[in-house]
Amino acid sequence: MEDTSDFKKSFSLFIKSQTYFLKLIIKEHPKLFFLFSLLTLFISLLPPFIIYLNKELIDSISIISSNSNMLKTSIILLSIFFFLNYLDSVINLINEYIFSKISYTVNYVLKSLLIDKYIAIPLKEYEDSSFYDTIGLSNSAIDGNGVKVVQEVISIIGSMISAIGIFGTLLSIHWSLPIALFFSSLPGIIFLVMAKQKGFDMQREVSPDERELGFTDGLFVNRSVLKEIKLFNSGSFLINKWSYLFKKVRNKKMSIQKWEVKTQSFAALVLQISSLGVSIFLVLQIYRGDLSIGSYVALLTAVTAIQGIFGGIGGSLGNVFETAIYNNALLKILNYKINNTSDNNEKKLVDIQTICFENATFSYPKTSIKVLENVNLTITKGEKVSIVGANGSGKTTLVNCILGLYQLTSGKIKVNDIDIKEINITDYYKDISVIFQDFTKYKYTLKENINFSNETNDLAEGEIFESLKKVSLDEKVLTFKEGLNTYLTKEMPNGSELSGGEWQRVALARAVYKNTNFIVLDEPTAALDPIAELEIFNMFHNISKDKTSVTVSHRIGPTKLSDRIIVIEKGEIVEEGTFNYLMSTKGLYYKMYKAQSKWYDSESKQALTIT
Ligand SMILES: Nc1ncnc2c1ncn2[C@@H]1O[C@H](COP(=O)(O)OP(=O)(O)OP(=O)(O)O)[C@@H](O)[C@H]1O
Repeated sequence: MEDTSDFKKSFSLFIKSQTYFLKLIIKEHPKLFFLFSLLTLFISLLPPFIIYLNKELIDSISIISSNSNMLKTSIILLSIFFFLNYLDSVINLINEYIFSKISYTVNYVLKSLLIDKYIAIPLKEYEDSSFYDTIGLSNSAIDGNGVKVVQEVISIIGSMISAIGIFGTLLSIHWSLPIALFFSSLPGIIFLVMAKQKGFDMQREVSPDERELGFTDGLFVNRSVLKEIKLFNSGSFLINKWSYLFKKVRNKKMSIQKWEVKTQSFAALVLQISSLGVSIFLVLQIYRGDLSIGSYVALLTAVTAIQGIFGGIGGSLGNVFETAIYNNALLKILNYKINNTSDNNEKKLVDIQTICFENATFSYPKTSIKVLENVNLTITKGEKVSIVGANGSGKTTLVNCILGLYQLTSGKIKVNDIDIKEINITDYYKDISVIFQDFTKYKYTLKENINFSNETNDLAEGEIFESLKKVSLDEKVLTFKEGLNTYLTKEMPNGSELSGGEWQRVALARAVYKNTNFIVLDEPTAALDPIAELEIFNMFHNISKDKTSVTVSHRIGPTKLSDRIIVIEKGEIVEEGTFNYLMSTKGLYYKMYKAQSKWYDSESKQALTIT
């Protein structure tokens, strides 16, 4: 159960998120929002009026047989009664429509802002599992229509107006009626709100399991996973895992529902007991001759209406509270302050001349292991640098730090003698192309996979084709029905699938097309056959002839082409120099080179003995 300070904190966050949503709605749809509020106010005045009308109607019908004038009055009252009921439902429908329109716009704006933030937030945040919970909650705020909080609050205000009107009607009968009704409804409302809060807390506990279940669920519709399932016969393992997670999530969710059933049943009991009490009181009034039949019927309607309204307010408050928690998570992301790698930094870069690591040490967030330790390294314009080292030695991490994706734990990285933290990162990236080992294969067209831009004029298409030519994909493109507009997935009409090596070329073509002075390749040839590998290295060599390049590779042979080879072991630079120098010192690089060349050395008697 939340303590008072937690409740206060949630409440103040709720006010903040509520104000934010309200401002956004008013900014996007001022007129519609005004109309919505006006219509809500109008329909909130209807219930007391309908109750009063009902009383008059019943009273006139009850004397219709003794007074013929009452026939006309009854028909007029009946017509008004049904017209108002009709008006009530039509206005409710119109209000739903208006709010859907408002929701679409506001959710669009919010989602756009959220995506911008997801892109700008430093990668270190994505190392923290609780950040994924915040992301999940933020998405629920949009998918689950967090903006509805405003609708709910307005409907609560409308309900209060209705209730005051109905209370007025009750008060005209007896002063104790509205007070008794209010206090007997209140416990029910409190229980409903508590149930929602408890439900949310329980839901938060389910989140990590739900994520794993979602991931596992997705495996069964992924083509490459299905292939592995068949080959490794891992079907029953995955089904068991899925079944375990499904049951775990189901049990937790069922216990949430059980709690809700219990609390809501209790709330309903309180409401019904109060209803019974009020009804008995009314019957006694009739018994004493203090009430007419019409007043009795009207009052019963009022009692039911009031209970409905309070039940509704309770439900709405609960929803508001629940959705506000999602909205608070959304605001947390939207208000995230991007301090690092800012786009607004003044220090502009035109051309990368040097990248210099000074005593650079790095640990991934929430770990103490130094993945890079005391790295000192300068890469100068035009240089071709290769980074080699065993798996997990820190090569990709070094590249990520060069790219400013992670901040060092200590030490400095300077670009053209300026601290990387101070340079304008957008400018920096304009001068860099990167091909990661795990680059994204977008299920979009070939053209979109290469140019990442909405401007696709003829000139751009010509350049894209030239880039494809440089990576020897031009012939392949000519076989595509839709040419550059062919989707690189069979899931789309006329789409085509590419092999791993062809995708690698697409990634290379992206870099060629971007035509920057600085190129980074992280394990560029992992998916290639030996001939294609040689071809790609030659291609890359040609592409990067007049450029600065940093290549991370497990293939030692092609590093011969580099001006400088850097050997990393456990996060430290242990050797550095030209191919000839490193071979002459007979250190780690020499060992790695020999180990790989033995596979190809048919003369060697100990070809497979790695020393
Ligand atoms: N996001 C992360 N969080 C925590 N540790 C990480 C993360 N990414 C990598 N590491 C760890 O950092 C170390 C270096 O990883 P890195 O990917 O830089 O190695 P690498 O030399 O590129 O390896 P490979 O040759 O296998 O690609 C590894 O021990 C790895 O487990």
